[in-house]
Amino acid sequence: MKKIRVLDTTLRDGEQTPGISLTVSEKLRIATKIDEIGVNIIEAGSAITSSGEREAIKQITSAGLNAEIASFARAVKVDVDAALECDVDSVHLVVPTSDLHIEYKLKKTREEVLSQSIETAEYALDHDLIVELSAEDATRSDMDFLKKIFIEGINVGAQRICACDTVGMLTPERSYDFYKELSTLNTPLSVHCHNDFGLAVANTLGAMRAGATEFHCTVNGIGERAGNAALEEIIVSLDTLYGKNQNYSIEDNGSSIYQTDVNIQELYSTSKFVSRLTGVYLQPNKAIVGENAFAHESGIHADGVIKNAATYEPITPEFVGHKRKFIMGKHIGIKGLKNNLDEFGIKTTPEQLTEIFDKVKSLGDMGKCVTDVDLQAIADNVLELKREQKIKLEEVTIVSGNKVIPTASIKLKIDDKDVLEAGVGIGPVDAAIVAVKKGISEFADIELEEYHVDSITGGTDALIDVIVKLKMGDKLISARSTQTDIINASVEAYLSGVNRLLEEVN
Ligand SMILES: CC(=O)SCCNC(=O)CCNC(=O)[C@H](O)C(C)(C)COP(=O)(O)OP(=O)(O)OC[C@H]1O[C@@H](n2cnc3c(N)ncnc32)[C@H](O)[C@@H]1OP(=O)(O)O
Ligand SMILES: CC(=O)C(=O)O
Repeated sequence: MKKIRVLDTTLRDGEQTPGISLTVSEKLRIATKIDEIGVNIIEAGSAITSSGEREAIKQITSAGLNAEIASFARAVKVDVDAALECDVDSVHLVVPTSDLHIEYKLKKTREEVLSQSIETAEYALDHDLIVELSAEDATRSDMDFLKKIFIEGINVGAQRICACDTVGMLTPERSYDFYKELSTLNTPLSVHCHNDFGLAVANTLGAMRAGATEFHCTVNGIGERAGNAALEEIIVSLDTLYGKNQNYSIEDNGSSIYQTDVNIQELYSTSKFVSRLTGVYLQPNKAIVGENAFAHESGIHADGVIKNAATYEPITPEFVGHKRKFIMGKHIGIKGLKNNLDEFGIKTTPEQLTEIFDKVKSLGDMGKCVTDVDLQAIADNVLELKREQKIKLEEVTIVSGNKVIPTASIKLKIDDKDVLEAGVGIGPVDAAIVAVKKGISEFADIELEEYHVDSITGGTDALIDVIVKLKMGDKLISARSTQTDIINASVEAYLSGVNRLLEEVN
């Protein structure tokens, strides 16, 4: 079993994602979560960046976390001083090593860069910092010069070396050869890969096969441009694809020849947490943690999964804390449909099942996907069931504009009693949902997991399709409403989901 250390740079390289700027408390919350799942080193930021960044790093270093806390530093003393001010354990001391960077960016010679780097490394070591000496654009650097910088750094006491594939130029084969060469320096070796060609994870794995003992990554693969190597993808690949058992079967989860301290079952919740705090939503087909990673629509797949999940799932969703779903759309088969109806406790005759099946297929042909509430409404219709809705929307009024705080007042009929509530929010939709939540808070604790808006037609008079995913306890439901008014559509979608959730728990 080979021990691999994980340096998570969600709070440094991840925060360099265009559009992300985290507050001090958000950085602390992310650091705490990343620490909880067992990451060994947290690159908490770049202390020189700003006073807010230093405040965040200081709060992280004083939070009593288990992980080593690092700051990024350029090869200049002011950056090391800023890191020292934040009381970090280590610096990720970055030195550009390619001639391209040395000549055009730093406007220096190799010799100048070498002496500046070693002086800064010594300065950091003299101040009791652990030094991970890191070569920027290492993969486009002259190997002899790269090794020279590393050897001199090791000679003055740098504890670790790191080679960065800064613009994602490696292939898995080149990565193996490149890190193999650096592993001859017999010093703990880190790999830092970017995803410009979609190969960051593959290249990171290649490096570890070659002898790297630490990898840099970010949650969800966020980072500069196309991002960094994704924590969750590397962890699960190390565990599962490099498992001892060559004839992999679903029971083999956890039999890796590599060992990390990361708790695999927390990967999905960590991904959701980071996505929520950074505001970077994941593509649905993102490996391991995307919403479709364990979702099956096509009938042949759903049938296979129901019979034996390993047919179309390389790992179980529970392994990473995710959930399996069968999606209702154009490609469904009868067994997938029956599975979902069974889950909702809906019993049908074979004729009724066929009728529901045909209706879902024809909605699929019209380009629609069918939410949980849609499916239940179709089934109710076929089974001629009439359900009384516990909560009905009577009125919603919004005040919004460029000079007022968006405010909503709402009148609901709940079991024939009128309930009036008001709420304010970030925008008018938020205000309306805040008011609804207050109105139902006595008997329903609902979390809005997802909210999607689509405009079905082109202009400002478009039909608006709102799909929500709601959670109550461990029950999840999706619901939709299509109307010309975005507020009405949002409130109606929300209430139809809540009504169904309440029926399920009662
Ligand atoms: C590949 C990576 O992810 S690298 C990390 C990127 N992260 C960041 O840039 C952190 C956020 N950055 C910042 O807040 C600012 O850029 C600061 C505070 C670091 C510097 O700000 P400024 O002093 O205004 O400089 P500016 O950003 O315009 O230029 C960068 C300077 O650093 C120098 N530099 C860049 N990398 C290094 C390095 N590793 N070692 C030493 N000097 C470096 C550049 O040559 C340039 O120097 P110059 O002013 O003499 O031309
Ligand atoms: C240091 C760093 O983030 C890089 O070279 O990509």
